[in-house]
Amino acid sequence: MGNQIKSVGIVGAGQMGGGIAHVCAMAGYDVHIHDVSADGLQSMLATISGNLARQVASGKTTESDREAALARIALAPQIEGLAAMDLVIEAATEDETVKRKIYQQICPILNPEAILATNTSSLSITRLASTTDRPERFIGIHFMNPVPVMKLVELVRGIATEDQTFQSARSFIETLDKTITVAEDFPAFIVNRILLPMINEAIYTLYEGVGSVEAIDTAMKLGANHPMGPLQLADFIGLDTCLSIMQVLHDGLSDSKYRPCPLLVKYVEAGWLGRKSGRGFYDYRGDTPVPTR
Ligand SMILES: CC(=O)CC(=O)SCCNC(=O)CCNC(=O)[C@H](O)C(C)(C)COP(=O)(O)OP(=O)(O)OC[C@H]1O[C@@H](n2cnc3c(N)ncnc32)[C@H](O)[C@@H]1OP(=O)(O)O
Ligand SMILES: NC(=O)C1=CN([C@@H]2O[C@H](COP(=O)(O)OP(=O)(O)OC[C@H]3O[C@@H](n4cnc5c(N)ncnc54)[C@H](OP(=O)(O)O)[C@@H]3O)[C@@H](O)[C@H]2O)C=CC1
Repeated sequence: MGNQIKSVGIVGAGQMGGGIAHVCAMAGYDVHIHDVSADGLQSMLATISGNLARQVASGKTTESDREAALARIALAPQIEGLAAMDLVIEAATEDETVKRKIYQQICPILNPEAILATNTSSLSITRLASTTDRPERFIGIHFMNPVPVMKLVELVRGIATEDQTFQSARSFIETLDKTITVAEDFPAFIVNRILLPMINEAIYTLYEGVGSVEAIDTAMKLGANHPMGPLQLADFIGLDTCLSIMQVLHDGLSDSKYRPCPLLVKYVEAGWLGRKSGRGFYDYRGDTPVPTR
């Protein structure tokens, strides 16, 4: 167990919140997870159960460990259900207004010593911390998607983050068997500073008609050995999240090279957010994904 951390609260039961709950429960932590949507909480639990079953089938874990992990996850339809947690990881929508509201709700009910972390992909840790009652116990713990598979966690301190918070977060992540990279608090940190402009460029490549969805993804899978094509990966991350990250890079670094592709904006405006909404650069509503361009 990490330094004094025995229980983990998670806000946001989307793909990241669910993945974080999965790995924390498998590492032996008591996990309480809150989301605004009760249906979202239930479907997250079903997803974790299915992912754990796949891990049992492939011999990565046992059925009794799977059952024990599931029993450690408590659903909290009200945010008050997270009040006693030692560490709370906010993994809600990549929108600063949404995150600030969550901190306003949760800070008054948390123990003063509890650590508050964000899984933000891009937003300033220092600025988010300043909206809480505990900037010294606030930190960025940035997991990668899919959390149960990806080895990396970026650890990002804000200007006020205390050493003790940093060390506790570091020990906690090590218990999850993840590798830590420390990033400075700059827009989108390290992974997304490099990855998202590549994805945005793939969308420009599509927008300008250089290649079709299939051609671009095949080119990068077979020509650069990427496990997923960039448009497939954009759909996997979520096009709303990709757009938010590009906007943070564009605004935060004031450089036109980060201008979000208008086609990305259009897809998000259409509600075509990728896999999670059933349609993005591919249509996922049938048996196999079909390119939408
Ligand atoms: C936006 C941000 O802020 C930061 C980010 O996260 S950026 C995104 C970073 N992530 C990536 O770049 C992912 C790139 N893609 C990949 O690495 C791979 O395509 C992948 C790991 C997702 C799937 O790999 P694959 O070989 O095509 O598929 P598959 O063989 O089905 O899966 C491999 C393993 O991953 C597991 N897996 C796949 N998707 C999963 C998911 N969504 N959740 C949990 N486990 C998953 C499978 O169960 C399988 O596990 P076993 O070996 O135990 O059977
Ligand atoms: N997708 C990715 O690849 C990665 C994402 N991240 C970051 O993780 C965070 C979550 O992303 P991701 O899981 O993909 O997003 P999702 O859209 O899958 O999930 C976000 C969840 O947060 C919920 N939510 C929204 N507002 C609130 C609220 N006020 N209180 C509680 N829950 C709320 C949403 O509910 P509803 O749907 O009802 O609005 C949804 O269930 C973001 O900050 C993102 O940048 C980090 C690494 C990788």
